[in-house]
Amino acid sequence: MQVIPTALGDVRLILPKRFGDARGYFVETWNERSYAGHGLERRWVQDNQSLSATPGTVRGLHYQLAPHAQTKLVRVLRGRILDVVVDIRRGSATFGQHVAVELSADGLEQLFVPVGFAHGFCTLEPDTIVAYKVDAFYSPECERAVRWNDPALGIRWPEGAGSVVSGKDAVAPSLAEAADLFLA
Ligand SMILES: Cc1cn([C@H]2C[C@H](O)[C@@H](COP(=O)(O)OP(=O)(O)O[C@H]3O[C@H](C)C(=O)[C@H](O)[C@H]3O)O2)c(=O)[nH]c1=O
Repeated sequence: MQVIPTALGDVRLILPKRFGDARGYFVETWNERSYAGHGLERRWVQDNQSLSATPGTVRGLHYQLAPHAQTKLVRVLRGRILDVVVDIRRGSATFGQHVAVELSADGLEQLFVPVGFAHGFCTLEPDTIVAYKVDAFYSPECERAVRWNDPALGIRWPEGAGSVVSGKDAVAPSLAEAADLFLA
């Protein structure tokens, strides 16, 4: 496996080893021992999966506050996404900065999103399925959002982004308006 750092140090792109043969391929999508070797071990407690039918669907930018703050390991089972992670740790030298990485079912890439970062994505193909592990249970009362198209974030979403957005995401606060954030 390859672990590639991003401009936001703690956010990493993982390229699992792909064993291809005449049938297709095999890949280990999680291995506690090999991921621990890269400091990526986590005790996952929940697996999530979402299907977005329409290209340009945006989900996010979401995070959960302590004591239910989540690390996420994100991958795409079908289709392609632009995955976006924003540093929301007040006092961080990269506060408000983001990384945007394309993940696809064919590419097998994974994105490791630690606590202290808001996460979201825009789908780039119809019927895109995203699956991700989290190390803290869903907690509606601790769930927060930052508006995906807050101009202050400077995220260059693809053409057509926002074709479908949940009511919750449509009215999320800007980063400047968000009251509950993390401390670096
Ligand atoms: C996240 C979650 C949701 N739900 C229920 C609550 C709602 O009735 C329904 C849809 O939830 P929501 O609209 O928050 O789903 P997404 O917009 O895909 O949220 C996710 O999108 C971004 C990209 C993330 O990174 C988050 O992990 C997650 O918030 O599923 C659950 O039962 N358990 C859960 O863990």
